[in-house]
Amino acid sequence: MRVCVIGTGYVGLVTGVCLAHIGHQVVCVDNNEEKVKLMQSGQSPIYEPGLSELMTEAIREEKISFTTDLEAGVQHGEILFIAVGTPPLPTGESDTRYVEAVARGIGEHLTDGYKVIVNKSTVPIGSGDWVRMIVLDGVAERQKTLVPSGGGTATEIAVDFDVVSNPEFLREGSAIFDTFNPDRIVLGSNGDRAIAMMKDLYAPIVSRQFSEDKSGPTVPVVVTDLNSAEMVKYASNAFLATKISFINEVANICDRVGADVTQVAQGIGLDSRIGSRFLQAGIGWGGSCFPKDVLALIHTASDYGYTTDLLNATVSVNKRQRMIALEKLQQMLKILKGKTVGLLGLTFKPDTDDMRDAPALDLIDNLHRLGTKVKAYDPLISQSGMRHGLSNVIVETDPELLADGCDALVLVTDWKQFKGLDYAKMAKSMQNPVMIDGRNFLDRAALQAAGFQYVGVGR
Ligand SMILES: NC(=O)C1=CN([C@@H]2O[C@H](COP(=O)(O)OP(=O)(O)OC[C@H]3O[C@@H](n4cnc5c(N)ncnc54)[C@H](O)[C@@H]3O)[C@@H](O)[C@H]2O)C=CC1
Ligand SMILES: O=C(O)[C@H]1O[C@H](OP(=O)(O)OP(=O)(O)OC[C@H]2O[C@@H](n3ccc(=O)[nH]c3=O)[C@H](O)[C@@H]2O)[C@H](O)[C@@H](O)[C@@H]1O
Repeated sequence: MRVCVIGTGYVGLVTGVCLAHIGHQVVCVDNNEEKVKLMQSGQSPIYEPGLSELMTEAIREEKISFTTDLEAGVQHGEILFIAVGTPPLPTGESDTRYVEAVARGIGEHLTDGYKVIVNKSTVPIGSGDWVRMIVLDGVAERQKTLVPSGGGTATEIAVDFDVVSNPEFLREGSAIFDTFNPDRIVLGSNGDRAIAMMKDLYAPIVSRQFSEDKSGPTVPVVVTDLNSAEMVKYASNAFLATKISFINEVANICDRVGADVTQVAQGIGLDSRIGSRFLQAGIGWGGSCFPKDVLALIHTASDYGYTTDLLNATVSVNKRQRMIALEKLQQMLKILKGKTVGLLGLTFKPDTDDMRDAPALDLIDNLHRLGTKVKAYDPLISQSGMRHGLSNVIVETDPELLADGCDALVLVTDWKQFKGLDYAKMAKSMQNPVMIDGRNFLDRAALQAAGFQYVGVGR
């Protein structure tokens, strides 16, 4: 099928490349010229495991192309994906101006023939109908520009389209795997024709042709109305964030009563009603989605006069949790002024270069506020030259240089490389070999044998 994906960030580029890989003809549109030039030269502007390889293959097979020309994209696609960002406004509300600009642009360029406009961006509930309205506004704008040469009124532009909400559930760092191995595909629309086209589009994924387990059961396709599909997205992220805040609260109680949250998580996770995933206690959740999506749902509820007691607690537990590493440093070092702390990891989770709302950024701010010198090492950020939000942080190029002279290390991101470091050598070069393991990721006994005082979260 002919597909256009508008917005080539973590979601749009992965979606475009994966759809090209399963055989569709994809045009990706982005209004960032620099990004488009980079992609046209075969390079991915973001790091995501496996993405570059699939992108190179799709370009070679002429299944994908990149452009800044929205009109060309709209003309090409039978299915048009909107995958631009919806960042939070200071009020917590989702900023939908990029979605609006794209929807209007689509309207200004819609041609004859039926099209499906798909909202893949995470958008406030009710956005499906709103996008339809904005697209029609775009069509009306174009209509105004049409003046027949002989005067009179121009023929009415005829457009035929449906809007579908197709929320995305991929995780950064495993986005390609998640796209080919989804737990479900959610399609919200008021039009049967649009749903049928979306089912055709995803058929190779639904039948597990590209899954790791090709003999697994077909992927469930959940068909809903527009509002419910949009709500599924927010409710999923809010539930997962709540699950993490829950285990973090349990971890804080464990710390006080002398239990080990990693053992507790194993004990409760084996109950199939609870499930073992997303029970990893630590320094709190971050990233570009959980924080903004939970706040956006709280904001939507408040528009209706509803107070979200549980979600408010999810957020406040996380706010406190983001201070946990600092509290533990204070317990171990007492005075932080004049001390040097090294951070192992900066990104909000491993296998991504994404620093949006990363817990490391809060920790850095608080350490600076208390007069501490901050050094850091991150497998991707150290090499990339990206220093946004990292002024006054000494970014080292290897973990041993990081440890040298530090009063404590904090493991901020659970990069798997951090399991195999030469901790004995690192401990020897430190002023004070303290390890705050913010992700309960390292082996306490091994660290102690290497000479560290080891402090986990809730254990
Ligand atoms: N990052 C993630 O893991 C996930 C994100 N989402 C949602 O997907 C949406 C996109 O998120 P990301 O990919 O992270 O965003 P991003 O910020 O990485 O990418 C957005 C892209 O849209 C482009 N763009 C902005 N305005 C444009 C316009 N008028 N025309 C063409 N391109 C335009 C930007 O240049 C950028 O390349 C958001 O709503 C997000 O909540 C959903 C699931 C996962
Ligand atoms: O809407 C989105 O953008 C995406 O948000 C999350 O994906 P992502 O933010 O990429 O990463 P996660 O693996 O969910 O981790 C989010 C945060 O929670 C933390 N986390 C995760 C799991 C856990 O057990 N404990 C924990 O503290 C991570 O360290 C990270 O800071 C969801 O998992 C995806 O399904 C969703 O599509």
